[in-house]
Parts: sequence; structure tokens; C-alpha cells
Amino acid sequence: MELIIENLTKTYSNGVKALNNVNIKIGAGMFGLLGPNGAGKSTLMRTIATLQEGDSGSIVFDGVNIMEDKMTLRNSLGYLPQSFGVYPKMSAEDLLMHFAELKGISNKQERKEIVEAVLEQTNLTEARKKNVAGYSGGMKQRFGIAQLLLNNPRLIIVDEPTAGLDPAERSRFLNVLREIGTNHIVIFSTHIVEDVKELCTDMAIMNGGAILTHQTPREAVEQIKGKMWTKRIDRSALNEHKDSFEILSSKFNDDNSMNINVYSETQPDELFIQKEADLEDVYFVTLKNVN
Ligand SMILES: Nc1ncnc2c1ncn2[C@@H]1O[C@H](COP(=O)(O)OP(=O)(O)OP(=O)(O)O)[C@@H](O)[C@H]1O
Repeated sequence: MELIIENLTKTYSNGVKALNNVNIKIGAGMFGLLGPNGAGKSTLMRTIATLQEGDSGSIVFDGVNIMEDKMTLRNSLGYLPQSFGVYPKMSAEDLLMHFAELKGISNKQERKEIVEAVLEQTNLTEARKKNVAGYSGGMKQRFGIAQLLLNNPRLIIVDEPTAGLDPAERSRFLNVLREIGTNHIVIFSTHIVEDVKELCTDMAIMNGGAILTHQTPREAVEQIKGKMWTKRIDRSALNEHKDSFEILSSKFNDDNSMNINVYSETQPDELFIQKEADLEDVYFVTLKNVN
């Protein structure tokens, strides 16, 4: 199972180059697509999901060029968009039975079994009789996953699913995705670095329509190990430090001080101490290198 994207380009009619020669190979497992707002993540995901077309390049899923043969991909695709419509006042179970019928599962017993299974997979069995319209944000997102699992997709695309979820709901949602990720390709876009850290076996960072880096989270952190420095400064000294150092990120402390973080091969000055590199540092280093 493999998705291969080559030389994919898309320029919108207003001149925005949303995809700039994207090349990437994605295998089974949880793949995190990380990037700031406007990086091109949604454009890339919508193009893979065949909801819009690239200007040039190719996307091949399991040997089939999906730009030429959209139907084959659609039969094995589950797509959860960034936001989806309003649900009627129906229980999750009834609504899923209805969607299953629309998806062509005509045998009622078979439909029941599949619906039961997807409710279980998304931890919604207890809430199956409740109206989906009254579900919390996190439950709606899990329902979205239940719905896309009905036709047993091999490629699952979820566009910023954790945005707006509270920590408990986010964690439940990530657990559901984690289970699914073991035997599917799951492409998951987010601007939350923690999501990728907790969940993904593979990841890419995107900005300005281009893939800036494609590595496992562990490899990415390994690469900047020993090169991250932090210095505790008085908050009022921030501007003078900005003039002297390229500050990647900063954190306020409880007192009047703050920590500034810098990427450097060598100690930037004698008051900087080495900091344990993490994925957030990778994200900022990667974005900074192209700016
Ligand atoms: N239909 C469109 N017409 C014109 N420009 C568009 C269109 N859709 C997106 N863009 C622009 O293309 C660029 C990439 O947008 P895209 O939505 O793919 O990014 P994103 O990484 O998903 O961002 P976000 O996290 O904000 O959803 C942005 O500059 C955006 O303004």
C-alpha cells in the first residue's frame, strides 16, 4: 500500500501557488502533515481525495494514477473534511445505517454488523442512540470517522480534525485514529505539533506549497540534537536579544523572566544552555530555514 505524489503543482486563479512541485511517498501508518495556516495542506489533501485537480504532476495510489482514474481511488477512500455540514436530528446508529445503505450495503444484517463495528471502533457505542446534532465537537469528529469507516477505506484523509477540541476530546480522538492507523494509510493534517508527536510514525512539514522536510518524528529530532539552546532573560531584554540572535521560539516564565530558544551549531553566548530538542523545535527550525 503506497501513495506516490510526483511534481504536483497547483496555482489558483488568483495567482496563489498553493502546491509547488510536491514530491512525496507515503506508506501504511499514521502520516502527519504539519504546516502553518495557508501552507497548502488542505489543497494537497483535497487533490489526493480527487475533490479538486492539480495543474500538473501525478498521484498514484497502489499503482493506479488517480488523476486519470478517480473512481478506483474513491472506492478505497475515507475523507473527513475540515468542517462538515449540519446533521439531522437522528441517532448516530440510525444515521450510520442510512449512510451504509447509501454506500451500497444492501443486506440489513450486514449493515447492522458494520454499523456496530464502526461505533465500537470510534468509542460511540454507548452514545449510539443519541442525536448526532447534540454531540460534542469531539464526538462529531469521531462520528465523522465512523461514517468514513463504513466502506472499509484503505486510504484515510483527515483535515485538521483536532482543531477546536478540548484536551480530553482531543486525546479520545487521537486514540481512535491511532487504532485505525495500524492497517491503513492515514494522512492527517494539523498545525498542532503535539498531535504529530503523539500519533505519527511519519511526517512532513509543509509551507508555501512545498514539502520542506519528510522524516520520521524521531529522525527529525535526532538531526537537531545538541544544536538547540535556551537562555533565561528578563522580559524587558527581549528586543536587544532579537537584534543579536535569531530567536526561534520563546516561553514566558511565572516570574518576570522568559526563555528564548535559538538553533546554533555552537553556544550562542556563555549564558545559553543546551536544551533538549523536541519536535516543536524541529518545526520552527524547518520553517525558519526557508524564510
Ligand atoms: N479556492 C481558492 N482560491 C484561491 N486561493 C486559495 C483557494 N484555496 C486556498 N487558497 C490559497 O492557497 C493557499 C493554501 O491554502 P490551503 O487551504 O491549502 O492551506 P492550509 O495549509 O490548508 O491552511 P489552513 O491551515 O489555513 O487550512 C493559501 O494562500 C490560500 O489562501
